[in-house]
Amino acid sequence: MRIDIVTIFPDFFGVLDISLLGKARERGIIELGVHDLRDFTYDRHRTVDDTPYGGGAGMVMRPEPWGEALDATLTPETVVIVPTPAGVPFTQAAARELALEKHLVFTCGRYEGIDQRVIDYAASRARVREISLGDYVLNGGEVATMAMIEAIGRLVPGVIGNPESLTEESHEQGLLEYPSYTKPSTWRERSVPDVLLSGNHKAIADWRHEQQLERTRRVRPDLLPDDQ
Ligand SMILES: Nc1cc(-c2cccs2)n[nH]1
Repeated sequence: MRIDIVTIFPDFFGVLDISLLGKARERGIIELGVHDLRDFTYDRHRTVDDTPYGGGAGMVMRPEPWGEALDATLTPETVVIVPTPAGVPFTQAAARELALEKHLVFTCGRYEGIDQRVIDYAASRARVREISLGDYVLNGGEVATMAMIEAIGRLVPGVIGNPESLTEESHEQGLLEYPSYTKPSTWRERSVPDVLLSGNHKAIADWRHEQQLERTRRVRPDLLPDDQ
């Protein structure tokens, strides 16, 4: 998979050189390109935004630099991901789908937004997904992009050593994860549930599933199908 990011804060993504994704990049599983939107401007001040037509507070990102940035990155296989509070909520299912794509381009805009014609133009050349990280407002798309790259990147085949560990995570089967414990068996007068020390694998699996259901009912009843 190749990932390109267009942003006015390219240094923000330096952290992607380390950790899990750093290793995936070393192994050639994921290629990453970070592009400074200002490199696609030609005026002395490298201007990327301007006042909104129709008035109103804030600034809107100009279409010209974005058009050139898209020209430099888009391919027919690209999925353009536009982080925005006005997008479809990001989910584990979306991360799974996007992890199978060949090329993702993340367009990091300011909250006041990117000129709508850029999104419309991108949609004439590639698949575009306007995605929200949640119902709250960030100052720019960079934090949302970082979160999505982590959620997607870890699902790209070959990135995680033991793919089995992915199947029992929260939201993988639509449920929250069960509680986890490790040594010591008693800590500050709190002991690990006996079933986990029993060696009875079926009893352990049943207990963990029940814990998932109980936790999901308590914390995220909205995730439960009607019959659960
Ligand atoms: N979920 C979400 C995305 C955002 C963005 C703000 C600016 C660009 S993207 N805020 N909240």
